[in-house]
Amino acid sequence: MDSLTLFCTTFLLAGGLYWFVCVLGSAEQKGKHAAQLSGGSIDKEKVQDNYKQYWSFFGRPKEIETAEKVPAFVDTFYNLVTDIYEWGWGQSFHFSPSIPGKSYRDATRIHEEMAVDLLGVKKGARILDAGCGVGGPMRAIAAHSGANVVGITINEYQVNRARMHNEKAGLDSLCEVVCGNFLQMPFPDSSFDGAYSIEATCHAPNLEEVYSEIYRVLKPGSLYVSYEWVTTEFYNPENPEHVEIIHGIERGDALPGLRSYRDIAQIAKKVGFEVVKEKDLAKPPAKPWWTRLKMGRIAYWRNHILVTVLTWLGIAPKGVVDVHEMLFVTADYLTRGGETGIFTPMHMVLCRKPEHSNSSD
Ligand SMILES: C=C(CC[C@@H](C)[C@H]1CC[C@H]2C3=CC[C@H]4[C@H](C)[C@@H](O)CC[C@]4(C)[C@H]3CC[C@]12C)C(C)C
Ligand SMILES: C[S@@+](CC[C@H](N)C(=O)[O-])C[C@H]1O[C@@H](n2cnc3c(N)ncnc32)[C@H](O)[C@@H]1O
Repeated sequence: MDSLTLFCTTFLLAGGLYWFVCVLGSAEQKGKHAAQLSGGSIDKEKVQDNYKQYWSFFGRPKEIETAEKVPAFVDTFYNLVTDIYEWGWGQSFHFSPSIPGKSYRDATRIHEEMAVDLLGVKKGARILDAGCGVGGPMRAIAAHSGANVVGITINEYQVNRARMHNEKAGLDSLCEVVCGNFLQMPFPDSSFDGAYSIEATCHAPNLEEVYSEIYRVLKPGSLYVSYEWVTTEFYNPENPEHVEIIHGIERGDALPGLRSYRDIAQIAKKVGFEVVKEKDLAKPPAKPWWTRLKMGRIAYWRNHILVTVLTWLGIAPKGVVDVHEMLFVTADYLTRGGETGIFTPMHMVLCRKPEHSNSSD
């Protein structure tokens, strides 16, 4: 091979590799490249061990008896998955109905804006995002409404990512991020004009606890909206296929047991809320939320190769391959949950804290 051919071949191979890793391998909303995948706040050498601990805890979600350990394992889960989520999905860690003619990014933003529109808050209001992730929804909501959003997440790595994104987007004057547990929030009573949670309270071992905390920090008369992960009326606990799908979703998403859609309004009322509206946003005429997961299958294979090579080269920590594989399998369970109609990630409940609460509240 003469030197020109060697030069051209090397150039093409390097260019191809760069394209495969850096261009193809990053999320729609660029923020992460494959070469930057980490285990969040976990030391590189400890990622694999943490994955094993996670798996032995959440492997049998229905048998979790030590509810007080759940937030710590949810924290571990988000150390393990946050980079992969950002890389392969974007900065909003939730689903949304597909909208014909609109990109996934637009459909995601519309789903987020709907939450704050339901709250009916004005510019300058102070609202809470319970379980804010890296802040995709928070930024869309602050930009759309002009409200000041305070987000809380149990995961410190997400706090740092969210603050970095807020600054980069020029929204840090409207968006604040706090590290903490939404079951015991570091906020005074009656300090928010509204609150929302998007696909986050499903991680709480006891929904009543998180709803009462949100109730406590809301001003009387203000609204709370939540998009809940639940089993639907089509779920039959006697059907082994249904049970397998739901367990698959719980294991791969750090859920201490999915609730039934029937429980949500009941629990909201129990803590003192008035339920203003309740609706499964996945129901027709909404288009399927799971098509994005299905369409991504080829990309998942590419990602699998990338993650394997990067781990082998010592760039990504050992354990990232296992985490990626777990997500790959989970994507399939989620798709089956959507296709069978037994599961929805967007059971919406809109609640009001009454102006005058009962003395028993
Ligand atoms: C609300 C929660 C998270 C919901 C979704 C944001 C995530 C659920 C499953 C995740 C993914 C599955 C497959 C991954 C794929 C194998 C990888 O190559 C790229 C990232 C995925 C697409 C990843 C992205 C985020 C999810 C869709 C839960 C946790 C309550
Ligand atoms: C699936 S993510 C959704 C994030 C965000 N709502 C979004 O849509 O992008 C769930 C979020 O809930 C947070 N979370 C789970 N349990 C929590 C807890 N006990 N206290 C605070 N945050 C929690 C996680 O850290 C994560 O940020």
